[in-house]
Amino acid sequence: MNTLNFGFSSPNLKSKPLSNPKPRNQYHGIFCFDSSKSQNLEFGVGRAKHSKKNNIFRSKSVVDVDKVVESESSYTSVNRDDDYLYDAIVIGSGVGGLVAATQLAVKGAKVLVLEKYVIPGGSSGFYKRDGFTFDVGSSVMFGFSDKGNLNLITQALAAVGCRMQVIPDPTTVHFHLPNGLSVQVHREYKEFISELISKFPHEKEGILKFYGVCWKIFNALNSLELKSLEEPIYLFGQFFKKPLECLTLAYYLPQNAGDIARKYIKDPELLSFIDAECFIVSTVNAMQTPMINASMVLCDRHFGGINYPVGGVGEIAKSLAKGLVNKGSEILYKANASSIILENGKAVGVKLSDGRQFYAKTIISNATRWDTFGKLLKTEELPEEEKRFQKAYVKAPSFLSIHLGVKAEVLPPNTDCHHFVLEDDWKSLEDPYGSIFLSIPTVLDASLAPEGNHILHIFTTSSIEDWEGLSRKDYEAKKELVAEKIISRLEKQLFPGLKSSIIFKEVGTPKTHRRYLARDSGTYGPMPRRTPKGLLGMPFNTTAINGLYCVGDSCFPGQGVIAVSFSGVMCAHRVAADLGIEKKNPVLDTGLLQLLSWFRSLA
Ligand SMILES: NC(=O)c1ccc[n+]([C@@H]2O[C@H](COP(=O)([O-])OP(=O)(O)OC[C@H]3O[C@@H](n4cnc5c(N)ncnc54)[C@H](O)[C@@H]3O)[C@@H](O)[C@H]2O)c1
Ligand SMILES: CC(C)=CCC/C(C)=C/C=C/C(C)=C/C=C/C(C)=C/C=C/C=C(C)/C=C/C=C(C)/C=C/C=C(\C)CCC=C(C)C
Repeated sequence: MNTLNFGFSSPNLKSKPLSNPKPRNQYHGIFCFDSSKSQNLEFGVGRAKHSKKNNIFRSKSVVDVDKVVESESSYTSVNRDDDYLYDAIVIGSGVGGLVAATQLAVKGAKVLVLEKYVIPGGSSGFYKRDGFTFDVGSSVMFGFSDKGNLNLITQALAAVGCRMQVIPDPTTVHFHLPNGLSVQVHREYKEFISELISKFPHEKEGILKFYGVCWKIFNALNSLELKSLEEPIYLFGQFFKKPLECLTLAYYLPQNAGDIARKYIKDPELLSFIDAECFIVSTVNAMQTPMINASMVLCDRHFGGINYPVGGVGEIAKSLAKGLVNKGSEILYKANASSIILENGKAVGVKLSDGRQFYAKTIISNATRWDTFGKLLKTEELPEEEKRFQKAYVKAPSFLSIHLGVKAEVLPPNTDCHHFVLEDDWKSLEDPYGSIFLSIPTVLDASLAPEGNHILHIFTTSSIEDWEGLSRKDYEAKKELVAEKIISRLEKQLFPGLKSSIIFKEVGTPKTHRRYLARDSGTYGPMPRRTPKGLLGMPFNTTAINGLYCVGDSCFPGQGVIAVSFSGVMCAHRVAADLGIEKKNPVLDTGLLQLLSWFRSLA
């Protein structure tokens, strides 16, 4: 088991224990240091003034997420001419929102996170049933190692004084593919490449060249300090310090993995394998997967490796939320944002469905762009930039998820943690219910299930249209039927006796994901409508609305916990510059933002 250790550069941040820790709520495998008292010494810039007089909203946040208590708030007064209490309000506490919030908080901003649900994390949350702790979404964690510049989850936690124990996963994923093709993606790059070459010896050169380009891009990314690509002082500084690396990234920015693969590889089955490699992280084939994103995941799994947090993925969001509060900011649960308040065209506040209103200098939405511009903003006309985004990207389908508790004996010895199953026909890769994702996190962390049991988290793509217009009875019956088919496929392909070993089962549909994650149609994220120009068309964090920013998987660079962490870092940097906390140059800002908008129009 690995423990990530972070050294603190400032003596002020050194080992202050959590104030008044309660053993019942101890964070399993996580350590956070309360540095709120020392933060002003280090980050004492740009804070909003807080006097009783100018309090717009007073709130007491409760972060005891194990007990799940909602925050209490009491409305005092709204004096719109006074200073704002908050520098930023973040709508949503997905990892994207939490990273943006914590990054701002450590820079000295006062942030309020509004979360609709009762715990933080969104798709990276958790739920507990009958002694099992289930991850809501993905269990494959990139960016969670202790080396390089791309360990963004590790860095986000470290920024708020948290470190987590992680368990290295020896195999990122075990592919079970048509024609009996079985490939294990070993943590060690050499082992993985030898295995792949042993299956396609005639393509040895092509394999080495394709993955070689991935490494070139990954190494360029890993050499940069990652901040907002919408902030010119930083961006030009990086070009000055690392010209070759930046030019490499600029060159590959508009390219897709499928085109690069086809330059070097001819075997159709190997190209289909590359499609599957891309599909598991982008829900589209390689021809539609940006090369930078493909390189990021195809290499990080070997560079830093995939590491699972002790106690489950939900612990990441819990620690970020705790770190946020330790830094003097706030999080409010059961706070369902119904609209973004505009004043003279500027975003200045958020109204909740229960009528409460909160005001801040800037508003950041972690809801998807479809939800932000389709529901939260009540403007008549969709801004041009958003029209362009919606023309280039559609909502990826949602998914059907099955959480199972099973008897441990059903798994053969040395079963891998993550599996991807596509039995007969490569053409079914992207079809609804065509391929199956399976994670068994208890292979790595047995504490997530009662003794003698394992968790199987199974998911497959599915569209909301498939589940609408059904009576409750028909809906329940359809859930049973579809789940039964998926489980039978896994029983046949991987685990004989699976059905009779089940002791707990819960099935979620796209409607479940829409309801609990507040994502339009339960979408998994954006998906290019046709072949994209790599990442060129993806919007960053600023929007056409003054004072409004977006963060999360419908922003650059897209889906993935590490991707939304980067989105959070970029967003916090741009917002901090606009708040006057970070350096900014208004003339260069206007020039760069116009240039980027023009680039996007080419995509
Ligand atoms: N099965 C999976 O593996 C799976 C599924 C979906 C998404 N994902 C991944 O999850 C990540 C998404 O992260 P993210 O940060 O973009 O978002 P997220 O969807 O995880 O979190 C958004 C949060 O905002 C909250 N929210 C939305 N609308 C709100 C409103 N009106 N008022 C208050 N709160 C509101 C939601 O409750 C949620 O907690 C991506 O990595 C994506 O690829 C994984
Ligand atoms: C600005 C301009 C125009 C130019 C300039 C140039 C430059 C400098 C550039 C730069 C760039 C950059 C920095 C970029 C960056 C990027 C990044 C970081 C990216 C990232 C990405 C990531 C990703 C995409 C990830 C993803 C992941 C995912 C999604 C995952 C998932 C998972 C799952 C689903 C699981 C599976 C399971 C099984 C199999 C079971």
